[in-house]
Formats: sequence, structure tokens, C-alpha cells
Amino acid sequence: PQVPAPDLAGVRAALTEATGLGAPGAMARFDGPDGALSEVVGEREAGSGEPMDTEARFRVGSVTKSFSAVVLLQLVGEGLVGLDDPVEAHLPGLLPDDRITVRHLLSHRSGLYDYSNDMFAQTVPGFEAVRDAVYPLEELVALSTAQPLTVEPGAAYAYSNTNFVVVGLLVEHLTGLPLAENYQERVIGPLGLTETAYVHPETTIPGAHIDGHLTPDEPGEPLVDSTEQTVSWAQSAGAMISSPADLNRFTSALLGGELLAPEQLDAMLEMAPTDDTGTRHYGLGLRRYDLSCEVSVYGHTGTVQGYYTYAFSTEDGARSLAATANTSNNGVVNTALGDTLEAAFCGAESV
Ligand SMILES: C[C@@H](NC(=O)[C@@H](C)NC(=O)CCCC[C@H](NC(=O)C[NH3+])C(=O)[O-])C(=O)O
Repeated sequence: PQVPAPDLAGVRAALTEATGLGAPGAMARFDGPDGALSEVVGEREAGSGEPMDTEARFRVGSVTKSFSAVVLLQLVGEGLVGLDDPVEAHLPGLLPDDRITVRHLLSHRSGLYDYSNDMFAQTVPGFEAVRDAVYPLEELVALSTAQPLTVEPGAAYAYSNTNFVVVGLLVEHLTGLPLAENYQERVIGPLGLTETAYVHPETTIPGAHIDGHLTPDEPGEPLVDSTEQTVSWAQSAGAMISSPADLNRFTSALLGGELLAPEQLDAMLEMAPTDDTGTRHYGLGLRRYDLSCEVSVYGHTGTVQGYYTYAFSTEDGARSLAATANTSNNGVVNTALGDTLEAAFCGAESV
């Protein structure tokens, strides 16, 4: 079918709405057959007068989960681990139920409780309590296993950061290498993602970057600068730093088959519904959004203190969009930012 040109006015309108609803700034970059197109609105740092910059870096939150899934699926392809292996076979004693498999972790079907629910019940105090903390991955898992499973393993989709913390432990165990080296050697280096870095537990974002602004729970309270943090509370579930161009390169390369053998990419794309809309699905470390124009896009969303991110590509990898707003804990901003997907991939309303 004829591919619609991106509706840049629509992308800009969504970014403008996001800034009108509380984000100091928002930006998007579309990469397609005719090259790259970018839109920026507002400020990279509240009050600075400095514009957003699609060459700058920011914290991508759970888009990290797709990076972690790629590394683990490469290890599956190399025969070091099986998708239906019990985690117990590789990390004995870590989890309370030996029915939990590697596939359950990657598809959020393990039932493992999400420790971040308690950490961030109160947004700003929760953030201040962890922003300089450094956690061994095992400690995060222990926070989870102190609570009962939320579903029987495999029975239902139940999103949990804990799943990708265990994925991180598996990657380090299977390779004998730290996460940062695995990301660098298996994804960042091969794709030439020069603006992408996993610097945990460093708190600073290397190079030119966008500031993060955390919205307090209390209406009217001033934004809290959340640019610097270890993100140790998330690590392999959310600590990656990247840029719009690199995110588009990553999602396009992933869907285009540059990172995984066909068998593992097919497994990643085996989708199950995440809600009752029928338009939102999750595979293995990857979301699928079904847009109004019969186009499905694949990628991940991200929410980390001060940053919302969408990073999606068409199934053939030919078109990709990365969008970010530099605030969080503000649902209407996140929804407005998400409207960039329809504008970018479905084009202007058919007249
Ligand atoms: C949803 C997204 N998940 C992620 O990106 C992961 C890494 N983020 C979280 O689990 C949210 C932590 C709290 C953020 C805080 N919220 C609160 O503190 C709420 N009390 C904030 O909004 O900054 C995804 O997978 O798409």
C-alpha cells in the first residue's frame, strides 16, 4: 500500500499540546525513506530559553527493556539459554517458583511483583530516596520476592520491572560480563549508536543532554529537576541513555533483522494483548501499537523521572519515530506525546 508521508504539522501539534499540559519541552524525530525530519517545541531546561535539541541525549526508561531483550535473545540464538528454560536452571534459588521461565520474564507473564510500585507510591520523596542509591540487581529481586506472585506464572500479562531486572542477572550470568559491556558489544557498537550509553551507576548524562523535570503529585508544586540520578532502581529495566536518532536507528535495525536471527525475531514478535482495546500488545521486550490506519508499529515506551519516551518502527523497519517530553508523572503529557505516532505513521487526515 502507498506509504503516507508523515504529517509533520500533526506531530508538531502533539508536541505543542504536551508542552501546554506541563512539559517544558518536547521533540520528535522521524526517519523514513526520504531521510530524517525533526520537530522541537519548548525548552530543554525549564526557564533556560534553550530550545529542545534532537541531537541531545536523555533517559529512555523502559526502552532499555528492548535492549535487554535483544541481548538475551542473542544468547538464546547462541544456544546458551532456552526461552522455555526455568530461570531456576540458570539462577538457582533466586525466584520462589521454578515454573517461571525465561519467556515469562520477557513477556511480563511471570507474576513477579513490581517493587517500584512501593518505591514510588509518593513520587518526589520516592525519587529523592533512590536518586543516589546503588542497588545490586539481587537486592531489587529480593524486594519483589518479599511479595507474593501477582498471577500464576504464564497465566496473564502483568507488567513488572522485576522481570527485566532478572533478565539483566541472566545476561551477566550467561556471559560473565557486566551489562554495560553486553549492550556495547552486542547492540551499541555494531549499530554505531554514538549517542547511546549505559553508564550506571554514574548519575550524569554524558555529553549534550536534555534536563528532566519531575512533576510532583501535589498540584501546583514546582517541577523537580531530576536530570541526575543513578537509575539503579531500574538498571536493565530502565537505565539506558540515548538520542532520537539513535533510538530510530535501534528500532529500525531491530525490526529490519540486523540484530537477531529470524527465529529469535519471530519469537520477539509473538504478541499478546495487554489491555481490552485490542490495539496494544506485548511480545518479548517489545510493544505493538495498532494505529488507526491499519499500520502496526513496534517498539517501546519509557517513563523515568523527568522523561517520557516513545520509540517505534514499522514492521519492515523502513519508518521510525522517537519522541520525548522532558517531564513525567503527568499522564496527559504522556498521552499527548503518544499522539505523535498517529501523525507520523498515518499521515494527515485523509481528506
Ligand atoms: C511505563 C514504562 N515503564 C518504564 O519506563 C519504567 C522504567 N518506569 C516505571 O516503572 C515508572 C517508575 C515511576 C516513575 C514516576 N512515577 C511515579 O513516581 C508515580 N508515583 C514518574 O512518572 O516519573 C513502560 O514500560 O512503558
